[in-house]
Amino acid sequence: MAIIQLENVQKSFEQKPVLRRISMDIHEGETVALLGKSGSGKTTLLKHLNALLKPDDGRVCFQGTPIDTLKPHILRRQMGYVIQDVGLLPHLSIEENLTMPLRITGRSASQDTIIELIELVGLHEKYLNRMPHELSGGQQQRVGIARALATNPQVILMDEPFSALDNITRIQLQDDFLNLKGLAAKTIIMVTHDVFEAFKLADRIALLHDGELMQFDTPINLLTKPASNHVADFLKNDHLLLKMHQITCHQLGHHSTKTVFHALESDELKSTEKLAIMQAFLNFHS
Ligand SMILES: Nc1ncnc2c1ncn2[C@@H]1O[C@H](COP(=O)(O)OP(=O)(O)OP(=O)(O)O)[C@@H](O)[C@H]1O
Repeated sequence: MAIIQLENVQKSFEQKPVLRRISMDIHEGETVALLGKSGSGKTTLLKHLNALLKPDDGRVCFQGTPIDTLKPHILRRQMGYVIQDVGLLPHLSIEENLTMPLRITGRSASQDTIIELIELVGLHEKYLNRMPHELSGGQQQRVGIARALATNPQVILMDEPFSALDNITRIQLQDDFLNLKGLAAKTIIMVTHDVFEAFKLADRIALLHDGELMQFDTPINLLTKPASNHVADFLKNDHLLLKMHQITCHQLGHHSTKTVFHALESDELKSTEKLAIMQAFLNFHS
């Protein structure tokens, strides 16, 4: 069953349609990227999922229940929210920042719980006593993710979580993101305008254009079976690299879910293996 369902969701601001009859089923445990250019409606759509915004028409259901019938605090306990600029309270220590959502929701905030939480995002407990400004941007964003995980929600909503980071930190956090213990088995819905980020992290991508859902599909289907010329055009410039990214080592005989993209970057493989992967890639496309 879908954990989140959107049925004909429509929203206008000042008579300008921003979401045009969006219907989507989001499955439990999948990572979905909301992808599109600036102003396409990604954040507006994300905010409908946890009732920060209400549709003018249509409805959003969480586990089969229309969310307008759920109490906002009950819904939000099930949906962690990670924002671009992290939003840590600057005058509170990392520990206090993490304790806050637990206290608000009446959960225990023991030292053990907090240590477990920070370890879920790959940070050492020594950071708990520090102030936010004493952490790097990447570390702060990890704390932002830990804070979203504090109430043990089923769903994590992320609005451009990595876009404020420098290139190297962003790529490192994206790579780690795939393996963070705290995010395993969560349903994640992430806004991004970065095509590579969407292809790297998402199981399915919802491509939005001017408030319209152009296609909601797996990365490989977006590339090989675009629903329209618009989808094909959107991905045209990055097409070759994206395809390379999508052919998994598994398809190429490596029993790993690592992508070719990663494999070619990796130090674990010998150059002859990298050549074999490149050859397989070329054969796949010839
Ligand atoms: N509260 C609001 N009042 C009026 N217009 C709004 C409001 N929020 C968003 N909009 C408009 O709705 C459209 C979609 O905005 P939204 O933030 O959802 O786009 P986005 O795809 O997330 O863009 P970006 O990548 O730039 O954040 C834009 O034209 C924006 O100006």
